[in-house]
Amino acid sequence: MTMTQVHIDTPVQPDAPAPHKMTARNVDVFYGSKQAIKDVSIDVDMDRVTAFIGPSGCGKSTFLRTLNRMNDTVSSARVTGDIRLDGDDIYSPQMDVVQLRARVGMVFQKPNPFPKSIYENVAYGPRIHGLAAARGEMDEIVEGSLKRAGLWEEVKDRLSDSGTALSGGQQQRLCIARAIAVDPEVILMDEPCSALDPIATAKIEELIHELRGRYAIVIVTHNMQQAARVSQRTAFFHLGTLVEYGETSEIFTNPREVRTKDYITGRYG
Ligand SMILES: Nc1ncnc2c1ncn2[C@@H]1O[C@H](COP(=O)(O)OP(=O)(O)OP(=O)(O)O)[C@@H](O)[C@H]1O
Repeated sequence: MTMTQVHIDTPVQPDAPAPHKMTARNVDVFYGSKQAIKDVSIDVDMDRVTAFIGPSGCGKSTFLRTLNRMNDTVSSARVTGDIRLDGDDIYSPQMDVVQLRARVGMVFQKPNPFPKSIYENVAYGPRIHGLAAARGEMDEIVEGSLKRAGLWEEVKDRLSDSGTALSGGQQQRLCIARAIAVDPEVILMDEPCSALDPIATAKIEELIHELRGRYAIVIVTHNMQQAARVSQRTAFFHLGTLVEYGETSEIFTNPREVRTKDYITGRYG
């Protein structure tokens, strides 16, 4: 039998672009009659850390909170536009908000562990979502989450101590373990290091680095060095608008917009 050359018709695809985990289109947010976010459209990708930067009051936290409907908890807040997670409209009446917040977890500025044991802080979410059938399974989830949050070695011998007795940096890692425990797809971090000292901050930044790829991560930060260190994409907000969004290296070295350049060179903010 002679070998024939096989012609393959399918063109070779270049590496597929990163899938958009979340998309936001033409999003406006109002607090009463005051508009805090104006016509923002952005994509959040799975294998990237996205940083939101901009001067105080520009709407970074407000926009972040639209991504898992945390704004629902503010009675005056109203969100319009289209926000999707894996293509599903998160503001549709069919969306289960409890489920959404498990898929899109959040870590806040001030570490806020529950006044419960370290173990219970992590086990709480999996328990209400029915993720563990038996104690052994729960133990595995708790251990795995604490390991991924880089806290296991420090707490494994005192899981029944109160979460609030940990240091600030440990408490923040506990909050990250708590978010991870329900197996989220996206983690939103709202200035997660602003209450921490430089060593605790470095640990969280290292952790963000390790978690990248497993979760889509969005971080709000006032600290531009931090945005440059931890993110691959940066979005610059000003007065409720998204001025510029692109590769972090480009935003910091070659911004397209004058307002971005003025902000990153410290002219205002
Ligand atoms: N619950 C609220 N009720 C009314 N107005 C609000 C509320 N939360 C935020 N705002 C207003 O919305 C605008 C955007 O605030 P937001 O906190 O999102 O900005 P930010 O960029 O995250 O600021 P910072 O960096 O200071 O945290 C501000 O003018 C703020 O005063």
